Amino acid sequence: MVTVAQTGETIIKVRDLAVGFDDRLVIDGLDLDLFRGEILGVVGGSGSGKSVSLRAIVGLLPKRRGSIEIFGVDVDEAKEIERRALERRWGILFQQGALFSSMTVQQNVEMPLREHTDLSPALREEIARYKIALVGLKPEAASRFPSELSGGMIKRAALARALALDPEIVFLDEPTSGLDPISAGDFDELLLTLREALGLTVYMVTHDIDSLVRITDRIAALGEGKMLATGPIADMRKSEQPWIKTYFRGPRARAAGV
Ligand SMILES: Nc1ncnc2c1ncn2[C@@H]1O[C@H](COP(=O)(O)OP(=O)(O)OP(=O)(O)O)[C@@H](O)[C@H]1O
Repeated sequence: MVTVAQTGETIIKVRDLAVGFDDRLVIDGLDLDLFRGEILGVVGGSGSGKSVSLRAIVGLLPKRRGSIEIFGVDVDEAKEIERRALERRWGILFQQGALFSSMTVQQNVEMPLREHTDLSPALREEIARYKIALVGLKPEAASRFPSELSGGMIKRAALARALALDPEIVFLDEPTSGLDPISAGDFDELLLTLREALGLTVYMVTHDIDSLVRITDRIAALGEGKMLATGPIADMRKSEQPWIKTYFRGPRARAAGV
């Protein structure tokens, strides 16, 4: 369990969030806080709405009800220009990496810089090269296409792109899924290093219990469209909520040393 000197500053505050499709609410009354500097692990059964709530928080899905405050700004009240400024303060790593397959790693990492800044091509190139190195990829990886990379390299390249604009928060949707345990462990180490070096706050949706144990400060467990519980892993172990109990006291949790 990693401890971090938290400032206690809440940088994301979600209250009574409801998100749905057609006549069905997937999220119905979700409360969630993200504190500056922490690594928050968001867990929940398959289909519990982890990805949907992440997408709603960053404005990629509309909400039916509730409020979302990011860096003290209520996103409903933010003007377009404020929203654009907010969006520059986070980076997202989607499930599967979601790199553009027709672009090289270098071009993928330059994408957010091209969209959000007026930097010269030379400067964009330099920043992208720095980000590629920051995530532990060799310089040669820059000219490769996603199809030429291993799963671990794709995740790193996608992380480099998420870091392109020097965000304060990174949202990660199952960053270690599909990686072998060693690559997953290396990726976790990278996140810890980056949190330390860059002061990042990390919102990480994951099923990977090893990752939860290794790097999260706090866990948020979703279920039934709501927050079932939040707290450090020790609190999860004590919970009598059936899903949390099965997840954190089951054989995989024991194997992970919970
Ligand atoms: N675009 C969509 N249209 C309709 N239903 C959707 C859509 N996106 C997600 N859902 C539904 O919302 C529910 C929650 O999906 P979500 O992807 O958030 O689950 P999750 O907790 O991330 O699951 P997993 O761990 O399996 O990735 C699921 O029942 C899913 O079918």
